[in-house]
Amino acid sequence: LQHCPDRSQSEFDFVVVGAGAGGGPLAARLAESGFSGHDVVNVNTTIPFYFGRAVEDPQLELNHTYDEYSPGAKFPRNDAWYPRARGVGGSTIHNAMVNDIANTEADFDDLALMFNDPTWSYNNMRKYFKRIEHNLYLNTTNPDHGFMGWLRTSLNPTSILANPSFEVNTLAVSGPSIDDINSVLNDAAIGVGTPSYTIDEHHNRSSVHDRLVHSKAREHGRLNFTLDTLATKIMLCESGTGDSPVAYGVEIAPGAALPIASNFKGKTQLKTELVIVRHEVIVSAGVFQSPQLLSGIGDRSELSRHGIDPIVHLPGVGINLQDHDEVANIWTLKHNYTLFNGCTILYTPETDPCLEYWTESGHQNLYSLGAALFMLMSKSLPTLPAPDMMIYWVPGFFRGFFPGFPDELADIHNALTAVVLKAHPSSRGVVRLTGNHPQDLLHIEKRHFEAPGGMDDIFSIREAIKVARSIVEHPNITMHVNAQVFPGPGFQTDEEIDDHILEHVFGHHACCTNAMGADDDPNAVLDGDFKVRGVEGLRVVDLSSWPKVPGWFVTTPTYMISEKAAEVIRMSAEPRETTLVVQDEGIQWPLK
Ligand SMILES: Cc1cc2nc3c(=O)[nH]c(=O)nc-3n(C[C@H](O)[C@H](O)[C@H](O)COP(=O)(O)OP(=O)(O)OC[C@H]3O[C@@H](n4cnc5c(N)ncnc54)[C@H](O)[C@@H]3O)c2cc1C
Repeated sequence: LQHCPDRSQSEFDFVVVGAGAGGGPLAARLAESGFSGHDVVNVNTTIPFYFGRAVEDPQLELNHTYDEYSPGAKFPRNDAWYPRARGVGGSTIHNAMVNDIANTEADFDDLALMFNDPTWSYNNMRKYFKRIEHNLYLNTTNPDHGFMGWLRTSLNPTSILANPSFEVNTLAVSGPSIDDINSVLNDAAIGVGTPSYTIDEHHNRSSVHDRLVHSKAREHGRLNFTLDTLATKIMLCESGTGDSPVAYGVEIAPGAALPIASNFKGKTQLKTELVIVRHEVIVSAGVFQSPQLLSGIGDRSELSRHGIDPIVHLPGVGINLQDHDEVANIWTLKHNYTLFNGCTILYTPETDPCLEYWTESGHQNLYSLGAALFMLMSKSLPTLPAPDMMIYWVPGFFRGFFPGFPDELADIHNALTAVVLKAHPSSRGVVRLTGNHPQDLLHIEKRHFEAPGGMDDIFSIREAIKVARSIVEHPNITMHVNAQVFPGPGFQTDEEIDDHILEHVFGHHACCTNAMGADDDPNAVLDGDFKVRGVEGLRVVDLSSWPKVPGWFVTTPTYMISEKAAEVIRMSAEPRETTLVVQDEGIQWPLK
């Protein structure tokens, strides 16, 4: 390693790589801005119901492919598709907007115990939720919610659902009613609730993109962006004191793209530049790219295999990949939903009269809705300390994520989907390098159900599928049902249901590939302050930082840890920080 350069004159105190759920709120809070820009996003990302289209937006899409299982599985599934978004806001500009922090009490309290640090406790972490939330549907005296933050949260408007179809009513009473899924008392609640969404008062998406655009102190020039830029390497140096190596900056390649981006033109000789940082580098490039970016930090033999000099041996980098297991079950109905009338979920008034009406009516139709109507939380075994199974109901045809999935959602108007989601699953997968070039593909294996506990998870999912089926058998619903079509009627025995699970399990909350862990854990990548172990001036703050996939949904819990990270970092640095965000950006976003 070379000796560290003089960093005192550097323009930037912090560099944050990636402006998604982890990096965006942190960067904004650290610097409270300094950029000016126009709020230019394309139509698909702002309209709530267009989330499926946004996922396939060529300007934004990052198309990871991965193996669901390790070699030799009954259903190999080696070409599974994992969407992510390039752009300011990361996947918060195309996700399904479910705002759910329930079932995280144990996640946070486990961290408090692991680090013997009460600031990680659930009770303390709730303050970050209150800090970021701008709740639009509860009385402002409600002690569990925030009303002044940047994240607009709302429920699906009842005015639009005013003409409820049969299943809306019947699903709502398929268990004890949960009035507010994000209240303290309901953290481990069992029953049925309506999801809260990150949708604003005008029925537009509320995301990290808005957080950054509308960040207050922007005129002070303290938050800067380099867009359409790939971070290619974290620069490490020798402090000269014999201590740990120091992250002194980031190598960037303007105009370069990841190999999974739709604008990827092939691997090139990259023209790189160096950004030196006065205080710290924060990696927030997401669950797949963050491990890749930790150049020279990782499992010694893995790095050497790819011709990378191992600088810090951290065998936990890239292992511990987790995701909620999800399995869809679909019924066709005898009639179309009237809410879908005329709605093609296409781009122009000519191809979609519903879009024109949405605009003219002040956003008063289907397109203002989040896609799930109800969530049923339950325990697969009564002895469990917290619920582990959720069924979320979608009034549409949704088999999971694969290229072309939005067409099924858009074209089939007489379907009801129950997605069964397993919280705190046992599976542990890997993200591996395939080479030493920043534009090399990654090898990703999810290894569903392959760790100890996998059979129990399959059992839990199977039981939840039976619960979903029994709900649909209620006379008020069954009178409207044609047939179960996914899986078809042939899937009745436990073995047949298990095959459906193995053949179609998916997930969209991948996490945990740079896990925080205790001092004596050889696989711990980060300490309880998000610091990369064995390196000075380097932290990772994003989905990859979690040791276990949190709660039922992951984005708002990750906003909470992002806010905590900002607080921890601010306490350790001088008050006037200048931050640079490096973001691979799909949309050309004019900056002044
Ligand atoms: C279709 C879909 C629906 C979802 N729905 C929900 C939901 O309803 N509720 C929920 O809670 N969660 C949901 N999620 C999950 C959630 O949106 C993601 O888990 C979350 O956004 C991940 O945040 P992150 O900060 O870790 O990474 P990201 O949001 O992926 O952000 C990382 C950013 O870093 C950039 N980047 C990566 N590498 C580099 C590099 N080398 N140089 C420069 N930039 C780089 C990427 O372009 C990306 O924009 C959904 C996800 C998807 C895909």
